Amino acid sequence: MTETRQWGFSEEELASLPTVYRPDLLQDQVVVLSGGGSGMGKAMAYLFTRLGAKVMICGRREEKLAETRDGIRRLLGRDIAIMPMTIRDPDQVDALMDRTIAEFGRIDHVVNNGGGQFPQAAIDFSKKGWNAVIDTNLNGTWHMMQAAAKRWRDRGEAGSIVNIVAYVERGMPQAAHTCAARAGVIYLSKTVATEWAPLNIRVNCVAPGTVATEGFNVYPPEATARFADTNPMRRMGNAWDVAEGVIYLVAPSGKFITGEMLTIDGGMQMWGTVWPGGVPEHFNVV
Ligand SMILES: CCCCCCC/C=C/C(=O)SCCNC(=O)CCNC(=O)[C@H](O)C(C)(C)COP(=O)(O)OP(=O)(O)OC[C@H]1O[C@@H](n2cnc3c(N)ncnc32)[C@H](O)[C@@H]1OP(=O)(O)O
Ligand SMILES: NC(=O)C1=CN([C@@H]2O[C@H](COP(=O)(O)OP(=O)(O)OC[C@H]3O[C@@H](n4cnc5c(N)ncnc54)[C@H](OP(=O)(O)O)[C@@H]3O)[C@@H](O)[C@H]2O)C=CC1
Repeated sequence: MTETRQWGFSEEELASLPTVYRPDLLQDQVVVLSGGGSGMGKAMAYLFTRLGAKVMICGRREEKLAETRDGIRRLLGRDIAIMPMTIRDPDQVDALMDRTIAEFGRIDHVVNNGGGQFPQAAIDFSKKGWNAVIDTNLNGTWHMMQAAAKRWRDRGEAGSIVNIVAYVERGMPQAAHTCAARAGVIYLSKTVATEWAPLNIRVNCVAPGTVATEGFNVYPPEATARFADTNPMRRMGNAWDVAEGVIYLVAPSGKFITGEMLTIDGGMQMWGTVWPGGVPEHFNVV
């Protein structure tokens, strides 16, 4: 078993996990999905495809995107589009949107899942580290949102956006950079949900708790060993839990929902604390 496999689903599992949704729910709908080469993004790519959607995934590393595409082709007999790029660069984001429209005719949904951070005490952040996390999670998400919204407005088309964030209301010790970025995305989303409602554009967020994906490889083992105990259910979520939540928001089930945040965390918002860098001595109490 590889280190990557340790945390996520296999391609075979993603192709066959049961879903509550009917197979033609999103027939011919077009979705642009960032971070589709791993973790939750890969699970979403499989689920959107299984529900009939046409899928464009992006991310920085082509080999990961190709793995998702090739798995979907092999196991589901469907083709998806891939585009290696960074969401930090607005020109590359414009190219992504334009290529999707050229290939599939339009865009219906954008899922901003690409992102990440590293665990560190805020007092020790380097300028480069702070900027990397803010630029990816806040600026990158915004570039994607604005680029899609402009095209929907100019083409007179409706659209929906789902931004993957995190639950920020109790702060995120050892992840202050991402907490700041995600809080920015949540309130940006609530703001443009109003501004863009007349354009028939819905904007929502999904806040996962500790969801077992290969993204966990960035955290030390002493931290991940506690991740199941950070919510009252005392287990981790999985990528399918989040993928099905995203579908609920983009599908007709979500047609009267905008400016909302769906928290999928086993109750962590009420009880439990994640220490992604390991528990400091001061807080190591029963
Ligand atoms: C949400 C946290 C609390 C809850 C945790 C439990 C829930 C889990 C949530 C998850 O999100 S799972 C994981 C999702 N995936 C990832 O986080 C992916 C891994 N992370 C990254 O790729 C990076 O952190 C990044 C910043 C998002 C990517 O940016 P970039 O590619 O530009 O970064 P780097 O070139 O690697 O680094 C730039 C800069 O950042 C500083 N830095 C990076 N890593 C660390 C580290 N481990 N410790 C301290 N500082 C770090 C550093 O200044 C880097 O510059 P250089 O020193 O390399 O010049
Ligand atoms: N797993 C969890 O418990 C939680 C995760 N989240 C967030 O959910 C999202 C998915 O995480 P998860 O699946 O767990 O982890 P992964 O690390 O597997 O997924 C992150 C994805 O984002 C892509 N990405 C990162 N930076 C960029 C960029 N600049 N441009 C385009 N794509 C980028 C990565 O691909 P590449 O490196 O090739 O670019 C990768 O596929 C992330 O935003 C994460 O922070 C939030 C709360 C909890």
